Amino acid sequence: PAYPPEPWRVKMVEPLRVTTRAEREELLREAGWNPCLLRSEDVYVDLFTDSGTNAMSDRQWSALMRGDEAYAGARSFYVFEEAVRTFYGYEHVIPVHQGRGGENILSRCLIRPGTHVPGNMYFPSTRAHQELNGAAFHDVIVDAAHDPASEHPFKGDVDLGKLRAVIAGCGADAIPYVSLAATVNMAGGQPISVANLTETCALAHAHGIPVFLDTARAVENAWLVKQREPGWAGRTVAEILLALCAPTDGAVMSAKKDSLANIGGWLALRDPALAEQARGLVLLYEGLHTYGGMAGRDMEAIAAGIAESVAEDHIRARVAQVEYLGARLGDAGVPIVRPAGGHCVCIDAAAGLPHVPRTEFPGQTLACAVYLEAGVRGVERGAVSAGRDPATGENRWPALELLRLAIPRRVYTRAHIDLVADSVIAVHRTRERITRGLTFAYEPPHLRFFQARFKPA
Ligand SMILES: Cc1ncc(COP(=O)(O)O)c(/C=N/[C@@H](Cc2ccccc2)C(=O)O)c1O
Repeated sequence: PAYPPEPWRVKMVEPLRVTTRAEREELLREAGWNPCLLRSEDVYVDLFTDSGTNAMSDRQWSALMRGDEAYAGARSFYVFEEAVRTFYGYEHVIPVHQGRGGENILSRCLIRPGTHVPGNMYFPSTRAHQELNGAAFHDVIVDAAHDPASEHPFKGDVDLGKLRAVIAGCGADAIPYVSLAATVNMAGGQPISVANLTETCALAHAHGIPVFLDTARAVENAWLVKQREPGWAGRTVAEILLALCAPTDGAVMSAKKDSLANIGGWLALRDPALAEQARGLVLLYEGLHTYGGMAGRDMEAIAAGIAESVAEDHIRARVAQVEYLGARLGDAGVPIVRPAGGHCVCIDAAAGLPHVPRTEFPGQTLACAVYLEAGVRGVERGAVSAGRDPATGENRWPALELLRLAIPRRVYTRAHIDLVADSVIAVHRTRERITRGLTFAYEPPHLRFFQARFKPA
């Protein structure tokens, strides 16, 4: 498979330490068979997340020196606000410390107990805040999104029939908003098409229901639209990004992904009254409405990162590196979610470890096996991440039981990606040696995949 040369050169390095398999066995046992609890110094290639782990450029690092740390009205806020307005097209820009800060505030503003929020597949923190405020989440994504082998080019699309059914069943008055994501992380970083997003907004707006977009990876979504959606090949990524945002009523952004920052985020709104309400909650949960839990220098880094994120050489190489890993694994017969996502390759652990029952968490089990093989850290994206239904307390069993390998932007080279591919392939070829899975030794109440501890089943 093709691997375009990286459109950057290294100026600073962080030495990596290689561990032995014996060390990794001890470290994993101490971490309760949860790679999330490992120290980063004990990880060789860290594909745990693309969030906050991206390399900043010399422009971003130099922008830190211009950070205005004034408490109120910092110059850096207006630089940040202008960048979000220019590239995402929303008028009211409200800073938050990271994405879940915006999820907390949006949910508190709009959700009341007994309401219903439809969306294109769940995301753990997004759904957690919707449920904490009393809403029931309804998945209205196309069926293909739940089928790892489907080659559907826009698995992030909404099934309009499902959305109509939720509106008819719940009543528009009980739906505070439709929650969309571009791309859909839990489906494997799958994009929504501009056409479907636009149709979804038209349907929601016809019932007086606003639509809010999770734009964490909307630039990757724009690149995939340029590659796959008829009529968009001649448009720039920046133009497509604006077209994705235009029909929506606002967005929640974790700047730790596309925008190449290590921390930060924003909530963007079109309605001035809702914006003022949200600013009021920023004072309670984030800081002042002109810094939102970020230092001035963070806002400078985000503004510079937004401009860099839409550069076509950058986004082409970024997605090509992910697709290269997908091609290497797919060519070797490793069952992966197709097509490869914008930020990650996901291994279908249920297909790869059919002899490990779902109740013993194949995704978590595979995450441990891959770490033991060569020190590569991924993260489970299956039943552990799905957690329990707040109404019944029962485990939710999502169709997708995955090991996600999320690639940080501008960090790893082809040699690292090849090491990842070789070690995952090695685990796959000896998968019958994995004879049993895992069960909880400690199960936390929220976002359990972060802090849970396991033991061999
Ligand atoms: C589509 C989308 N919307 C909002 C947020 C919250 O944003 P924030 O509060 O983290 O800034 C995220 C965070 N995504 C991280 C979280 C994570 C998961 C597993 C391991 C490590 C980290 C990830 O998927 O990697 C996201 O993906």
